[in-house]
Amino acid sequence: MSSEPLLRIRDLQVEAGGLPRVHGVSLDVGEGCFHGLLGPNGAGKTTVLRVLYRAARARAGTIALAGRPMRDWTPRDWARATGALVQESGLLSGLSVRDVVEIGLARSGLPPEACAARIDEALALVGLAERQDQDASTLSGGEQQRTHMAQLLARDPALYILDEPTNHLDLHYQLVLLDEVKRRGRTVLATFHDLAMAARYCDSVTVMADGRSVASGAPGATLTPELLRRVYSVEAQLDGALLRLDGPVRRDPR
Ligand SMILES: Nc1ncnc2c1ncn2[C@@H]1O[C@H](COP(=O)(O)OP(=O)(O)OP(=O)(O)O)[C@@H](O)[C@H]1O
Repeated sequence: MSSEPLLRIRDLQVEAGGLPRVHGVSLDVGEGCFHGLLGPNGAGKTTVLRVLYRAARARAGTIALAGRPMRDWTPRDWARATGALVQESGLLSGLSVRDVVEIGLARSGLPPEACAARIDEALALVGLAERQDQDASTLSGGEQQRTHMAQLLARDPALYILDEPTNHLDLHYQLVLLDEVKRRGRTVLATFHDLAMAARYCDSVTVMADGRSVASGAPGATLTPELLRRVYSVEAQLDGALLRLDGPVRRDPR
């Protein structure tokens, strides 16, 4: 692992809907590391990721990938080096499952046989090889998520940006797909609500609340009962990748 992180974010500030939503977040993700971006609803996790996949612009701060500031990357090169699994991505009606996966390789420069092999492998990984000709818009929510994941796995970018990757997935595919991402040893920045899954996969985490980073480090050392009470308002304890949930912290009625 090199000493220079693959992804470096410094003092990131982002506005959304005309208001500041991210107020100076910094984090590093080392090459080959799986980093979790955690925090309760509305903490600003997706807003950070949206800047990384160029759906939003930073108001201030710096982002560097492989030591190069984001502003120095052409959009095309940035899109080649990164790949995002986003929430509410939807699928275009009229495209087959295979088409969706293939579109991800459109500008890869790979020869057709290599593209076909990658698509076959990705479809097999997500369990949709036999349904590759089905109209993608007719898939269930979990099957659509698996199709998007297949597109990403076929592309296999240097940086995976995953917004709630376990969304809609049954337990089997949560494990199969994240095991595969982990096995590849790629650099990952992923949001999770499931803290047990975060503890299972993440080498390190950043916990956000109200648009700020409030803690970071190894999952076991970071997700302490005190932090879970303060940030998530739950009485809970993480033991390895097991989360014992005792209940919500009682809040006074307003
Ligand atoms: N376009 C927008 N217009 C108004 N408010 C927005 C907009 N985008 C984000 N916000 C607000 O910014 C805050 C952070 O949103 P964000 O989606 O980043 O949170 P999150 O941590 O990903 O939450 P969740 O876990 O619920 O997905 C929220 O309060 C959200 O309502």
